[in-house]
Amino acid sequence: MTADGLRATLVVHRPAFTLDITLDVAPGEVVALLGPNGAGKTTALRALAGLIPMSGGHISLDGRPLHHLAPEQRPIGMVFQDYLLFPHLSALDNVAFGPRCQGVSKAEARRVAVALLERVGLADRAAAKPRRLSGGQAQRVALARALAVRPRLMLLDEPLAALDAHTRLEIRSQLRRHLAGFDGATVLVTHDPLDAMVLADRLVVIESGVVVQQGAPAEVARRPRTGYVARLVGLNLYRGIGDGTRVEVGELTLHTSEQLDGPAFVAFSPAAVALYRTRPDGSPRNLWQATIGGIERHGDNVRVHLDGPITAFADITPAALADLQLSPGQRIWASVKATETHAYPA
Ligand SMILES: Nc1ncnc2c1ncn2[C@@H]1O[C@H](COP(=O)(O)OP(=O)(O)OP(=O)(O)O)[C@@H](O)[C@H]1O
Repeated sequence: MTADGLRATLVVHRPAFTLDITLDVAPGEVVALLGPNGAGKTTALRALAGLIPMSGGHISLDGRPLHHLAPEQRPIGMVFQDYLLFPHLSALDNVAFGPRCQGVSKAEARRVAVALLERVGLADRAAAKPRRLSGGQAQRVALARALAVRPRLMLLDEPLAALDAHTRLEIRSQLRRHLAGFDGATVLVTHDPLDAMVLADRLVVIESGVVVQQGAPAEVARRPRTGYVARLVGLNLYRGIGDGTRVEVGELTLHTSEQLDGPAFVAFSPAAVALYRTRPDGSPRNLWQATIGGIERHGDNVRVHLDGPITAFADITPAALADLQLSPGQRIWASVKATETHAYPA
């Protein structure tokens, strides 16, 4: 058996949608599938699990073809958002269920389940029924149950979505530890950029059924290539034509510190945008007039939506908002330093 992880091309045709992606995940690697609603993330996971038929493509796991196998024959562990623990079985029996189905003896399945519950810190809850477990505990039982079948591929669909913010923080770091100890391939679907950044070694971004960007989380965050990814990581993003240290974005010329010729992206943080009621003295090189499209709270700061030659977000402090006396519809000057921008090939 070659330990080469997951190699898949998934093709699924729906009446108004086609998924067509290639997904390779090395043993021990955690890949997060990210994408807007309806992008095809769940469809991809379900195709991998064999829960929906594929119109084309192939799936192999550690060198063995998988796509003709029934779901229960695939060496796959699944953790879904709503856990789907059997309500009438104890935590222990939920975890022992998979090994029993694989023909493992009752005593051995129990031994495996006890060890796994211990590993996720729930040895003392072994006898509890799911309704007596907290959301975080149920999530850990679901993980133990998925690991119990000794999978070579782990599929997690929004595993933390049902948890409150505090539990989520704790379970996220525990899940990271457990996934780090798992030597198979892992595919995780999430809406939450933080889950993706913390849990994944690599991000694969899907939009409208195709892969639009992939890479290490830091690389994707630094160099977004679509508007969705830019919003996800909280950057303003533009596509233009580079000419030395200038990038023409529509009618606006943005000055950057990097040299670039030809199709280019320019990205900058909303926090790098300064706002002025009147044209500032000593005019910064990237200066434009904008109209305020909206103002909203953003964490401890205020996010100002700017319309104009480019659409942008500016994050300012509540004190600055009071000083500037901003209101929607108002005309304003906006600037960003060349050194605060980041340009890269498009
Ligand atoms: N059973 C189905 N029959 C027909 N079309 C479907 C079915 N399930 C999903 N779709 C369509 O397939 C596309 C992808 O859906 P999918 O649930 O995979 O997206 P997603 O990225 O997981 O979205 P979300 O983040 O909202 O869960 C959507 O356009 C959806 O309407």
